[in-house]
Amino acid sequence: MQEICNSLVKWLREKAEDAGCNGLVFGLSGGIDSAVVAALSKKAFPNNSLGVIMPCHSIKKDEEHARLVAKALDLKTVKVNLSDVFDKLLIAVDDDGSNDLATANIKPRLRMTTLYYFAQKHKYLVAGTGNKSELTVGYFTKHGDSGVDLLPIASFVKQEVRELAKYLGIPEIIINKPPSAGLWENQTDEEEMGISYKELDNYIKTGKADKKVKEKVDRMYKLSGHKRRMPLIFEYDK
Ligand SMILES: Nc1ncnc2c1ncn2[C@@H]1O[C@H](COP(=O)(O)OP(=O)(O)OC[C@H]2O[C@@H]([n+]3cccc(C(=O)O)c3)[C@H](O)[C@@H]2O)[C@@H](O)[C@H]1O
Ligand SMILES: Nc1ncnc2c1ncn2[C@@H]1O[C@H](COP(=O)(O)OP(=O)(O)OP(=O)(O)O)[C@@H](O)[C@H]1O
Repeated sequence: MQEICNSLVKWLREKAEDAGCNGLVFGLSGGIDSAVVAALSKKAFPNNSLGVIMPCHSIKKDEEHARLVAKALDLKTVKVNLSDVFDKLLIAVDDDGSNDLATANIKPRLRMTTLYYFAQKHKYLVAGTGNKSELTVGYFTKHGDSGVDLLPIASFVKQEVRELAKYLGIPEIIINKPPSAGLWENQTDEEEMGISYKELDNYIKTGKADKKVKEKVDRMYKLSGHKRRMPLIFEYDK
């Protein structure tokens, strides 16, 4: 674990240096993925790591957990409350509430905009928190939480992220809570995806799973391919 963390820290420093940047900024949600990214960032850039806490009609517990992580890591944070901006945007687009996902996906896209403000201001890169399990099935918002400069934990499935979290001293309460995108009340990743992380991780790591799980993951992987690629480009040949 020590070797993996050392390589990750080295990689973060190299990538920031290549980009002419001094540090990293990331959304600190109170969940395990951003806690691990925060811990790695703090190791790579002890004085240039910024966790942004961005409630957007979020439950109070999330912020409490984000602050718990920040305290454990002695991490600098800033809070930007996006609830009013979100409400105003819904009015501006005249949201009729007919498509819950279209509405909910505004939240990660507002967070992405906020992170790029701080990135440019401080000459930091935006670190994403996506892991291999989520990326495989497309469980992220296009140009929202996936709108980032680098993805340090994208090679690790959720279970491996848990192991990294234990090694990095992330508080137990964060490691053990059910993963949630927090886009609506009582949302959990596993319920929305319709598969457990255990099944998903096992399939990714071994290629083995129940027929139903295999079919489901394969379908989700295929359907979400556009999220892992550059936008479609019209090739014009003169
Ligand atoms: N074939 C295609 N080629 C090119 N573009 C295509 C496309 N199909 C759809 N699109 C575009 O993609 C859009 C749909 O994608 P997207 O906007 O992402 O929307 P969608 O995948 O429907 O929703 C995002 C999912 O990720 C979950 N999520 C979000 C944020 C964080 C986390 C987390 O746990 O970390 C999870 C969320 O709960 C939801 O299930 C369409 O509106 C369209 O613009
Ligand atoms: N309230 C929030 N404040 C700051 N950043 C947030 C917030 N909610 C989400 N994010 C950012 O968006 C990323 C995607 O988080 P989300 O809560 O949707 O699920 P996740 O992939 O399980 O991540 P995590 O385990 O870090 O919560 C987070 O890791 C974080 O960087």
